[in-house]
Amino acid sequence: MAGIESELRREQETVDGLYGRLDALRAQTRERLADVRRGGPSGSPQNRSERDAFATLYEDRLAQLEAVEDRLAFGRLDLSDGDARYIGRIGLTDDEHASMLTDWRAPAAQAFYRATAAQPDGVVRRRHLVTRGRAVTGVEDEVLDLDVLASADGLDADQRERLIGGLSGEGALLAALAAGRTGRMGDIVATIQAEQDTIIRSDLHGALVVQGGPGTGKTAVALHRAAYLLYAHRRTLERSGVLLIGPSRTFLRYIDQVLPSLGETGVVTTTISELFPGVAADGAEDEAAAEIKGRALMARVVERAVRQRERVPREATEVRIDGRTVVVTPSDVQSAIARARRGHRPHNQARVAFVRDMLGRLAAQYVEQLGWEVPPDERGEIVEELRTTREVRIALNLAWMPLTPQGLVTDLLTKPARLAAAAPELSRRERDLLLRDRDAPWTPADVPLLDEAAELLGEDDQAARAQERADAARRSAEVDYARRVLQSSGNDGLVSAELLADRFASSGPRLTTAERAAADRTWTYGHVVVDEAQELSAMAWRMLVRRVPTRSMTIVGDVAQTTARAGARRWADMLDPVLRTSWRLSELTVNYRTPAAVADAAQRMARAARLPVSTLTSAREVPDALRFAHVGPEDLARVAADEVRAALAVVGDASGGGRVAVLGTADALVDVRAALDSVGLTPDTAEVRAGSRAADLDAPLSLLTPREAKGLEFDVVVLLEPADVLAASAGDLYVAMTRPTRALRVVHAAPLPRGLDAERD
Ligand SMILES: Nc1ncnc2c1ncn2[C@@H]1O[C@H](COP(=O)(O)OP(=O)(O)OP(=O)(O)O)[C@@H](O)[C@H]1O
Repeated sequence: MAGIESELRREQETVDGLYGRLDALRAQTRERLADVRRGGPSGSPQNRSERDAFATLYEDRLAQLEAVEDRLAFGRLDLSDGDARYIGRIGLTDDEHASMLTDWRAPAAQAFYRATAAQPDGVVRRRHLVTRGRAVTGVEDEVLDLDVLASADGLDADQRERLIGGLSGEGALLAALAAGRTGRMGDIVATIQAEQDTIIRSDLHGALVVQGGPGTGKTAVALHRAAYLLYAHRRTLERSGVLLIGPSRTFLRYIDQVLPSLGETGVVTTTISELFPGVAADGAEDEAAAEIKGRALMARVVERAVRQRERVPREATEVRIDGRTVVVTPSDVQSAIARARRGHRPHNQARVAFVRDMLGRLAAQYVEQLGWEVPPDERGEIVEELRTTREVRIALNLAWMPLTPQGLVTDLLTKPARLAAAAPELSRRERDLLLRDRDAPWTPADVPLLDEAAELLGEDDQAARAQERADAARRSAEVDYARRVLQSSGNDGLVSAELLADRFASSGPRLTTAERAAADRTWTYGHVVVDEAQELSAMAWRMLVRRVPTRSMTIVGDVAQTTARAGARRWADMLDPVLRTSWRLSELTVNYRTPAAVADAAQRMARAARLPVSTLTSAREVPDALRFAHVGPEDLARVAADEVRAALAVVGDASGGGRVAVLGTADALVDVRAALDSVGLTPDTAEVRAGSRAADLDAPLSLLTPREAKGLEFDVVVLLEPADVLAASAGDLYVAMTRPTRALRVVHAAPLPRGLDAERD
């Protein structure tokens, strides 16, 4: 006993030292920030933008140092050479640059996650530090090399027995898994498991697909991998940025604390619906229409729609200018179109060549009528006059219209004749499903169509290209300058010269890489992470891949949980067309979320429904995790409300954790909401603010459809009428059943779906 206490005391001293260092760094950064701010708004514009850039730098650093407060240090490795290495959220060094704390992402920390007794990797003992606030409340040891440990100096018999007795490394993991849920995802940095670590540290290059059943940590792994890549490849990624795509805003809110707690704030997180700058795609859509819009074939449809706006008129158009007549003939237009297309440039850019060509032809007609030789500068004036003549402009526009993506897609989806011409592969019924009103809002499935159109249309970029050349020259001078500033200010290493130059250069509101990337459709990211990737359509994949020409991606998902009709049933079907052979597959096989009995039942149901389920073993059993209540239809809502009340009474814990969800079809939820009202659990009381459709993650109770609950988790789930959920989609039921961390309560009047029917009380 005394041994443990003195051990804890020793660890406390070390941890105190680490927090002391953290506090000192915070104070130092605050001081530097204050210094910079004291400079005030005076000085040359150059000085001001430098000051702003450094202020941002210190603000970011301070935010990072603040974010790592909780469990700053969580591990210790005792090495065979007698050294001890502490593992934590960030790296810390003392004044002499000696390492005090090793960043969990550093190569030197890898053994913390990977070493085993069979392959100790130079590690004698792995220790998990259990902390509350800044206090060390426990340690949990795994001895990996008994021989070395037994012969180690300074261990008395007591200590040896205690260490050897504490062989299990599962305590910290199981404690993390059993903790009450707060409605926000937490990081798993202290308990990453070896199969997860291998994925997190996998090579940056190419696309890595992580397939895993529900609760295997795919989201957690994807986020930790983003943090790892930003650490290991900071130079490559800090300027190009990392993009994370999630299935919904609610989901993004659910995970939004994880990366900051890992010291990373620069990742652009968004959904497919928000990926086209300037378009808020919040319109609701029929699933069948969304499925059609998601088909790969729509790329050809959009391409045809563009081509059909480059067209030869049936008749010639005569235009009178200064008493002379020029004629826009079908044959001239035809050959000008053919020549303009030869350059293989986007529509709006190729249009410049088309117009130039046509004006040349018309000018030639005009000159011929003059009957004398015209000097080149006068010829230019003639071309200019033709260009500004209204009738000429109309005739040329009719042949080759400048287009915006929004205009093109709106026309395609609102004009039956245009859609029929562009999409002959679709049946009449399918086309009718796509047609909508001109003023209907954009839907998520429209976004990839807009992006496809934008790609084919391009911008009229003559001015833009000249600007680009000028910018490139200025840029290299700026980077040189930033490098010199960094060296002379002693901040070398804190940030790259390129990034600092970006910040110097940005005038007006200072934009981070993430902000600039999010506002620019043509931005190409250094890495893209996609969560719930099984839901993306073929068209969405085309859009995403455009944003990462290197194909450096982390794609996580579960093809058994697919609910979107346009989503993936097999990874190869979806990914081969866009990634060819440049993707590799990893699998996660351990379910950390759901109690074994619940996970097993969900798997049986999914197999019976012929979903492509992955093999899954569950990390823990929880007593009484699965119960069924078979009731009459009139009692369904009331019994569900009783279950909710019982669940709320048991889940709350002292830390504010504990979340309950009612999952079912939208209709079933309406009834339950009324029943909850009648037993005093009204949505508006302080005790229970039942989640709205936009899922109030902080509410102790949420009422959601399975799709809204996708990717989320709750302590207890009350599942209403599984047969109705199954009727919508087996993937929906599989998702719904695998949300709880402690218990699933199934309330049903109809017979249970296959796979569950043997379970009923
Ligand atoms: N190594 C780990 N240590 C502690 N907790 C873990 C670990 N791995 C996963 N978890 C926890 O398990 C739960 C499920 O993880 P996560 O949400 O990442 O799974 P998922 O595979 O994305 O699930 P789904 O497919 O259902 O969305 C989370 O609470 C997560 O924190």
